Amino acid sequence: MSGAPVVVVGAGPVGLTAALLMARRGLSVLVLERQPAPYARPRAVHLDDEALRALADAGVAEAFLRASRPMSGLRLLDGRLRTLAEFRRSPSAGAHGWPQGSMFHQPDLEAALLAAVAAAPGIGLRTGVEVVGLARDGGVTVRPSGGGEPSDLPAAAVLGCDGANSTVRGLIGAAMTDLGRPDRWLVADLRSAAPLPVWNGVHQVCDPHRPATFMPVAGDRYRWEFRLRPGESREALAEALPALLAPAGADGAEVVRVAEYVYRAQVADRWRAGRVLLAGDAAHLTPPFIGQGLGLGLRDVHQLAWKLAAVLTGAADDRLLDTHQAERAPHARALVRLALLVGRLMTGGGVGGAVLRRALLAAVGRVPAVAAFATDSRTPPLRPGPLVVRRGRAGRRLAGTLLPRAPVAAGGRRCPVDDVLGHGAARLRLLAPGRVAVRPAGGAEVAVADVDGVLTAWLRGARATTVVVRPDRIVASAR
Ligand SMILES: O=C(O)CCc1cccc(O)c1
Repeated sequence: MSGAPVVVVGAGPVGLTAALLMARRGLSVLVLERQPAPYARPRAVHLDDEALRALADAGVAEAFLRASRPMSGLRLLDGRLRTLAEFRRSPSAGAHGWPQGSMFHQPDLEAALLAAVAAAPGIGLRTGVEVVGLARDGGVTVRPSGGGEPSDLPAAAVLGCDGANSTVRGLIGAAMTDLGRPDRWLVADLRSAAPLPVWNGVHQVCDPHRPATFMPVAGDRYRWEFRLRPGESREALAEALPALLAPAGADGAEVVRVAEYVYRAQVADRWRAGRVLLAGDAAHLTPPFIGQGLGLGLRDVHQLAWKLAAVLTGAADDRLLDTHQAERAPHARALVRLALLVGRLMTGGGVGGAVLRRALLAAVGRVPAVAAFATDSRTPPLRPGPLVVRRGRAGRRLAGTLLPRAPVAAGGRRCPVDDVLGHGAARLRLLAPGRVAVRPAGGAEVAVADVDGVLTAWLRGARATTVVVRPDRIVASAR
């Protein structure tokens, strides 16, 4: 490995998490951010417990949980705010020991990530620096501008985490492919000292005349979103806000921000050129209807950080990086399509739509990937490939899915199984009900007590006795 750092372009939550994950694996990292100061606008509001695994690996799960609020699920409502369907999330502990869904104020997460970055050895952060050019020459040379004295920066690799309007994406000649039509929405952030009379989850109003979303965020914060009609101006809708907020009892709340967003459903056609790679919104954009935008980006970098570390330390060759797009793009496309489906349930139907929607919901609920997401908040498994071997009955059930972050006891200490797995790959073997042997890569096998029986039930449910998990806790193979 050369002495050059990995350059992460973009200091949003995905870029900062990538930096922390790579620094934990011994890489030196330089984060370049075009904004001179943290961008204080809240965008993402929701994270599921699968994506939280990435923040945990980056060392910021505790800070995130302190600043966030468990949520209870997703409700589809009709135009009169009557419940059509409800998908419950456990606000206490799901399979990973955390609430299945959490709501948060994005600037709070960014503050936690920036504090962790400041405390981490091996990460530099330069703000007010825009990347204007990249040259690929064995490693990569990054041309910054706006950082005072312009000078080229050698990089071992570059990660474009620079958002929807990614410069890095343009510089590698990648383009976005549309999976659905863009839609204009008005987003209103509210604060209310007195709690508003709404359920502790996300509400999707399935009203073709005025599809809307509303939810409590964290603390005294709430968010409302309304689809703009063709030709309708943001100003006209903003003026109508008090009337639109009244049915849910929110018209007395303080509106602290109103912004127009175009919701896009897009995935990049190319995620990598040599050692320049895309992640997060630079690689995919999703409508927010299932709250998966940030989660997709965190999964990208959780899965990429160990691959990049393996390549840059010489443990693997560059072909490992081919698996980035091969694994992540189908997963991103599946979730973007699911978000589009919920969007269609919200906007389609017209008169008699509620009856149609109930029928459609029942039908789509029988699709396994939809049912797993709707009832258990699980995202689709990674597709088979060089790092996911779906062989045999157990392999077909478990490979590509996430290992539960089960509580175990080892040497009198109770901890999540992740703490025993270490940062590399590992093998888990069921010794007897309630007893599992864990062998971290390069380490000795240790027997742990599966204190709540979570691992035993998970393995037995798939008729598996042994699984190999990757450093990102995704099951590589099972038998
Ligand atoms: O599926 C879930 O549990 C979360 C759904 C969600 C979260 C945040 C925004 C949103 O529109 C939907």
